[in-house]
Formats: sequence, C-alpha cells, structure tokens
Amino acid sequence: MAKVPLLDATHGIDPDVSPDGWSPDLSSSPLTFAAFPSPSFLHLDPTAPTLLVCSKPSLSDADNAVLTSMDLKDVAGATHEASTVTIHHYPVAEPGGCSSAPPSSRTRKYAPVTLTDASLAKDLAEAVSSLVKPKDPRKLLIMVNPFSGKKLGLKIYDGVVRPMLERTGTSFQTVLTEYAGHAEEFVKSFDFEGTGTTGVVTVSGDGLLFEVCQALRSRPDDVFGKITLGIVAAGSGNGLAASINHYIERPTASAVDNAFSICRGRVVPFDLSSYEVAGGKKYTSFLSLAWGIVADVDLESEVLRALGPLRFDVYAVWRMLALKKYSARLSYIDEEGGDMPALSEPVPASWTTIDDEFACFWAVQTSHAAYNMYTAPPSGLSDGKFRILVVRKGAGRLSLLRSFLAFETGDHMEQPWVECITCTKYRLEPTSNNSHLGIDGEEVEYGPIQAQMEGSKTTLYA
Ligand SMILES: Nc1ncnc2c1ncn2[C@@H]1O[C@H](COP(=O)(O)OP(=O)(O)OP(=O)(O)O)[C@@H](O)[C@H]1O
Repeated sequence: MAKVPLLDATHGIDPDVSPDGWSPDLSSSPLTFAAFPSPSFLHLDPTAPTLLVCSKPSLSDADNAVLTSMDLKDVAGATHEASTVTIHHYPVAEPGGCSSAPPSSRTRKYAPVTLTDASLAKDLAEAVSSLVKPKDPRKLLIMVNPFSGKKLGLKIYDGVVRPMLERTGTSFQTVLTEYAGHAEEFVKSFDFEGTGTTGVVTVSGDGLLFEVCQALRSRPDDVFGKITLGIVAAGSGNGLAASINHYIERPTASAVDNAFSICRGRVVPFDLSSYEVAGGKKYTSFLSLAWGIVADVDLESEVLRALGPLRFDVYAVWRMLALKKYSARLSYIDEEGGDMPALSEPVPASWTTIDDEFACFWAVQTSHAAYNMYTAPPSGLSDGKFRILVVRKGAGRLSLLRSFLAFETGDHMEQPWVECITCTKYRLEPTSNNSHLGIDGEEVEYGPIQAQMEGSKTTLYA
C-alpha cells in the first residue's frame, strides 16, 4: 500500500482551540497521513485537534466514514514496533445512560494499527507523538512509597505509571523508598542539573511529597523554582491529588489521570507556605496544618492504618465521643508582602488575635485536605491564601459531627458555627498540651507555630 501525501496540520487550526491550555503543538510538524490496511486511514482533522480513523484516504471525500475519532487532548503519545503503531488513547469515561454524574476517570483504549512497512510506522508514531509531547525536554525523578495507604504504591507504579511513562517516551529514573526519611536523604543530594532532571513525582500519599519538599527547601540552589512537582495518588488521605482532581473538574479522577497529566506535561503554578516551630526549625507545606481534633484523628489513627482511608472515620467518631478541650491563641493577618515576626516576639498590633477554646482548627491552602474533605471550596492550587476553619467552644458535639459530615461536600461553609478565616500569615499558640500538630498530615514539634504564605514558588503537574 502506498504512503499517501502529507496533510498540512497547521492549516486552518487555531492552536488555542483547546480551552484549558492542552492544545497540541500543531505548528511543529505536519502529521503523516498514513494508510491502514483495513482499509482505513488516519487523519488529523484540520478543523479541530482530533485524530480521525476514516474509511477513505481523503477527508474531502463526501462518502468518507469516520470509523473512530480520538481527541488529541486524550492521546498520550504513539509508539511503534516493526510495522505496528499503537496510539495511546486515554479518553475520559462518560457517565452511562441519563446520569448527570460528572465524567469519571481516564481509561486506556488501544488503537493498534498495522501498516505495510516499518518506516511508515515509525513516521506515523513520531508524527503523532510530536503533536502531544511537551515542548521542553524533560527528565523525571519518580519516588515510589511501596508502603503508602493500603501498600498499593508499587502496584500503581508498575501497573499504571511506568508503562505510561515508557509508552510516551518520557525520560525518568525511579527510586523505591526503603524507609521513612529515605526520599529526603536522596533528594537533598540529588544532582538535578547534572542529570537534567526537571520534575519530581511521588507515587504515594501526601506524606512522601512532604518529605521531598523538606529536602528541596534545605538545598542551597533554590530548586523549587526550577522543577515541577507531581503526585500519583497511592496513599490514605491523598489531599493534594484530590485538590488537583477538583482543579481539573474531575472529582473521580484516578491514578491513571494523574499519570496522564504528568506524561502530557501540563504544568500549573503551585503555592508553597513556610512554617516555623519553636526552636527555629522550618517546614515547607503545600496542604494543611491540623491541630486539635483534626490532628488527633489524623495522627492517632495511624494505629488503624490497615483499614485504609476508613481509619479516619472510625477514629473521628471515637474522638468526638471523647471530646477534649483544646485552647489556644490564634493570630492572623491577610496582607501582601511584609515580614514575618520572630516566633519569640509578639505579633504586630495590626494582626487580629483570638484567645479561645477551639473544637476544630484546620488551616488549609488547597481545596481538599483529604480525598473526602472539601475543606476549602474557595481555594485553588495557587490563590496565595490560607483558609483557617475554626469551630469554637460552645458548638457542641452534634454541631461538630455535622461539620465533619459536611466537610465532604463543602456544606460546612454554610454552618453558622464554622468560621473560615482568610489570611496570608498566622500564628497558633496552643495553651493546652493535649493534642498534636500535623503539617500536610505529618507530625511536627508541638508548641507555638507560625506560617507565611509564599505563593507560587513552584509548579505542579495537574
Ligand atoms: N519504605 C518506607 N517504609 C516506611 N515508611 C515509609 C517508606 N517510604 C516512605 N515512608 C514514610 O511513610 C509516610 C507516609 O507515606 P505516604 O504519605 O506516602 O502514605 P499515606 O500516609 O498512606 O498517605 P497520606 O499522607 O495521603 O495520608 C511518610 O511519612 C514517609 O516518610
């Protein structure tokens, strides 16, 4: 079968046609217009970024039938082996019937095409790949926690992430963490520049990415501004993955979606914040600070880890029945710029201060603090604010229980006993010594703590 002429892919196509910045690079190369033996033909539709498998070699044939179509937004790449080309197509499953449910996660659909000769297969695979691959050369450092959540980290890596990275020709190196602190040690001394590494992706819960961030902040080379972070959900809480899913407007997105975004290289600005605890130790955070009942549920429920995400619900009920009194001084301000006072000094007079008992205290900077906790509906991934959710004393167990149930939908924002404080700097000084402090789900030193929003210091695959 003869190779049919090239279709000029640049002609008549608006490169900005895709509303969310996923427009393929249609200016780079015309797509080879290749003949399949069936007989069917692969076209790039000149009016939309779509690959069409048609029954005729020319789109202009009036009686041409479109056998199948693939939106380029859903194509991760194409590979070839001998004369077979495989187009790696990951469309989003639409809800069935008349359901009004939102589209769910991506699933892989094979589009294997056998051509008459290997060089044609190579041309076609390269042409499709060049349309969808990120423009800049990339190399990713993938860190996998085999013990995240229900210990599915390795399975998700081997079953989803590694094959997709390979299929899309993404360059990467992988480290399986062997103990808590391994990722931090590794990243601290990793040669990003020498290896040409441009991104760090964890296949884990939020905890492993938190570890990576502490290593990145400790480096002298300000590497946050030079790399992109990514996460493929494999943990128990998965707050960042849930926030990304919310950002891309697909709440049920899965590890396949996370990996797809990483392979396609869609990058968005991402906020980081800086925490300081007594003694001067600092932490970098991307998610939350929990104290009081929220921290107790998150950190004390570690003993129920075998239950997976259910451990939070079981422990929350117990903690609410045996409710403690948590008292603290909370000070905050919502201002751009300005320095943070030393933790040992009083806060400036311009700050607001509350001395009280708090049934709940949860400071978050993304929409979701966990996969089922839509804690801060106004927050995105980079809006430069903390949202502190506070329930003060007097609300009672029943109200608190109603808030915990409402966290899943965000309805707590309508409850009169829930305050949502928006700020860029805050300090929490616990005056009761009966709880924990957890940054991004990881326990830190108990005592006075203060935080400053640093804004979009880095980027994130989303
Ligand atoms: N090989 C390992 N063995 C034991 N612990 C590890 C290992 N690798 C990493 N860790 C630690 O495990 C902790 C939890 O990891 P991770 O966040 O991946 O899962 P998770 O706690 O189940 O999820 P989430 O943080 O979303 O609730 C982290 O503090 C990390 O330091």
